[in-house]
Amino acid sequence: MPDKNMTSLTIRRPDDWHLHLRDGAMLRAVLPETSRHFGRAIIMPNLVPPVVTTADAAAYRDRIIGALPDGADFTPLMTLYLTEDTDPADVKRAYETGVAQAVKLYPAGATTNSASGVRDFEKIRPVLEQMAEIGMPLCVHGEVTDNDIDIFDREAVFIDRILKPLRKKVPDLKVVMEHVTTKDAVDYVRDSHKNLAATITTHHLIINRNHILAGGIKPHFYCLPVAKRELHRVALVQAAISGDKRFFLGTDSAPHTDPAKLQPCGCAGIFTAPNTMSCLAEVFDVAGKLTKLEAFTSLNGPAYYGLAPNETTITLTKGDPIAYPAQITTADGPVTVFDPGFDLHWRVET
Ligand SMILES: NC(=O)N[C@@H](CC(=O)O)C(=O)O
Ligand SMILES: [Zn+2]
Ligand SMILES: [Zn+2]
Repeated sequence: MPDKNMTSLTIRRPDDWHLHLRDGAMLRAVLPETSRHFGRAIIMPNLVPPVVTTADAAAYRDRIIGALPDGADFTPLMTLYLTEDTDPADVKRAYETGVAQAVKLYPAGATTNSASGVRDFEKIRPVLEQMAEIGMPLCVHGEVTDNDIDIFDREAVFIDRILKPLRKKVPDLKVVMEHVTTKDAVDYVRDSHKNLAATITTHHLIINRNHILAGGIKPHFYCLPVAKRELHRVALVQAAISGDKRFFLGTDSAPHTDPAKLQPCGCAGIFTAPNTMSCLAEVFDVAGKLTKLEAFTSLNGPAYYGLAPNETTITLTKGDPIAYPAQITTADGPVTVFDPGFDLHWRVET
């Protein structure tokens, strides 16, 4: 039941443990939408070309810091894009010099700009063993890419075919299953004893596959992994509001211009950075679990990554429905902001 009495909530400044900032004009346009509310974010490396080496990550980090608005209180946490040729020594260097906090595993062909990802998982064993030794987390896009596997089953099949054997071979590897979309993934994380956590996006707490396909196709609800049945969405909400330390926010805010999304073969990705905190507060409020919002957005993520929570706070207040732009403009074209389909009553005070 909604907590009708609660109209103000102060929490530690949140972090986003899965974010796409892109580069150039797009980076400059979308970065302020995140730095306004978030203290840190794990920055995804799927640029073209990808962010593979320590040097690539350091250069990208400099470009992000250079694009920050004046006075912003935001730290990008960088990731390396894992390829079959990634050098374990370079990964170690990135972690130990503080240039990168994690490595990102894309199965080749699974999602946007994943062509340089992994085909043969045996080839990355030495890197994973090195990471296990130094305690560096592996962020995983958990979907198989086989044409004969139904797209709605690709996450569950990935867990059985790839993730379970991989974690058995390298049990000390710290893994984050990114943007989980299924009850199967939630159960798998809950059943694990250590070294496994999951990020959950804002949009997967709100939409199911009907939102994409019923009553006309909605490209702005299309992302990967694709939203599943309602029972899976409910399992994700239960995990997010539970306070369980193994689940935390990774928005997967993934901007694409409208022309790139609205075409016969449209891009996957939902842009949620501008209204994510308001959407989440609404979801937690409706569930009567506002008191668990801070764990999900601000405490569980840093704890898993071995970092302290942010020192500063943000305050959300409840009132009349808030206004937010339907799109933001970028020099590359307009980018549509996620529309949850209901009013948002929680405003982040600035
Ligand atoms: N989530 C998405 O649908 N798209 C992401 C890639 C990803 O996170 O898989 C993107 O980079 O656009
Ligand atoms: Zn992904
Ligand atoms: Zn992503």
